[in-house]
Amino acid sequence: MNGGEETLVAADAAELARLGAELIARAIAAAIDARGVARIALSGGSTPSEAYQRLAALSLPWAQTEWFWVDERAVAPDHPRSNYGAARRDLAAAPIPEERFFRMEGESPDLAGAAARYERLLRARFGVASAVSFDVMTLGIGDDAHTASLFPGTGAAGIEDRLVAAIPAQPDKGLEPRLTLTAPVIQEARLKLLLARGAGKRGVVAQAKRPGPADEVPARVVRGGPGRLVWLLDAAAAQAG
Ligand SMILES: O=C1O[C@H](COP(=O)(O)O)[C@@H](O)[C@H](O)[C@H]1O
Repeated sequence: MNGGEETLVAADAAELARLGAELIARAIAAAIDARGVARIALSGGSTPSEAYQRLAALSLPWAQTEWFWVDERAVAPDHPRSNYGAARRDLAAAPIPEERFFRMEGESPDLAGAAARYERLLRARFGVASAVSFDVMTLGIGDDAHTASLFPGTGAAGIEDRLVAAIPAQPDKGLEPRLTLTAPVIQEARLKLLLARGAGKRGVVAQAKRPGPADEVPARVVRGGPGRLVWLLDAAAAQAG
């Protein structure tokens, strides 16, 4: 069953951040009410940063939250390009206990091994007999229509036999190797919150909303599965092209 899909259009970047923080906070509170814990998976990139900062300023039962990552670059956690490092800085104001953060090991010389370890960690945290259903997952969309680290033309959007995958480098695009959650776990999230802003994202957002091969437009994977999907766009990204 599909949990439905809606598009929210924010007037500008500040409103997008405010709405993003509000939606994440509501999903956290609902999960804690229902299950005593909220499990959140975070994407990196520039778009969600302000929403994370605003979220961190809110008063929430932080000790009942657990934080995971949607994808990671093959860098150390203190590297400026680390998705983990960026989100930790954005969330710094929230009193989240250190042991509640579960990062991907982007610095590992064996990324396939790191992917397998992260998958085991997810299965252990969610319970081996349960589905890995994040309460809220933030997602972005790249100028090439990638989401998480599922890049077009690589077959990564079609991976279904693992929850976490190691993605090889793409030297022609200047991209280092990555770790990423795969389509099945993205689709399983209770709330998938896809944030996009700026006119540069207009075309890829429109493509992702149209059915078609996910290998060409990997962000199409967000539309499948049981979870609720919210496209949170600023006015520039939302405009019909
Ligand atoms: O490389 C990445 O890019 C996407 C989109 O980032 P943005 O800067 O355009 O917001 C992001 O969702 C992903 O987590 C990240 O690794």
